[in-house]
Amino acid sequence: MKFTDQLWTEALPIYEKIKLHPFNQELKNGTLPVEKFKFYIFQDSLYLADFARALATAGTRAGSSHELLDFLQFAQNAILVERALHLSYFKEYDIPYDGKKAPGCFAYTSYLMAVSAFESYEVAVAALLPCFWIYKKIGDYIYESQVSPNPYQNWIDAYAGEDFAHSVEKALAICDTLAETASEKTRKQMTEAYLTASRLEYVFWDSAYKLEKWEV
Ligand SMILES: Cc1ncc(CN)c(N)n1
Repeated sequence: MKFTDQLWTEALPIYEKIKLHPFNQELKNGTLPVEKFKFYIFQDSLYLADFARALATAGTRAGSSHELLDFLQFAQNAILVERALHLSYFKEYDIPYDGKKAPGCFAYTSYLMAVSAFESYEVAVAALLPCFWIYKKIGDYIYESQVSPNPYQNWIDAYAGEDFAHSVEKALAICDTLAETASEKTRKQMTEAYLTASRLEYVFWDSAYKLEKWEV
């Protein structure tokens, strides 16, 4: 069994909760209030900037220039492809460019940047994996069962699309290769990092659905 198959099994209860979260259910049904989608898009634009930083940082610690290039390409895609999608929504919904990270976004981006800088390369890769894999799975799930026409079609198409799938396959292969030669201790840390980032994926959607604000 591949290491990433084990990760998927361990984190399955978290994925199921993400899938059934009202944000994703309403996105699928095209009934998600625009206000919540706008909140999500703004927070996600902040997220993607830091996600790209975390990817580039992890890449500098890769064991080969081939993998360094993969990570730089992932970082470039996060900014040029995913944020371009956001920009179209910024225009369509007239989303203002001002605002701060909500607690959910703050927690997730801080975690990814800290792990990519201070944990081992293997653990950093495992922590970054849910950002690829869970989005791919959610994108496919929504694409297959969506109600059409759907106001969020471009978003759905982006994550269910082949280009994104290609990046996900690469990230999975890197993680599996690293796990093959990693010690048992490192594999445990990788699993823990994968689970933490998966939980933070849930937190991020939940934060958008609740239009989360700082309490104080
Ligand atoms: C919070 C979050 N996680 C993952 C992705 C997909 N890169 C995203 N756009 N936003």
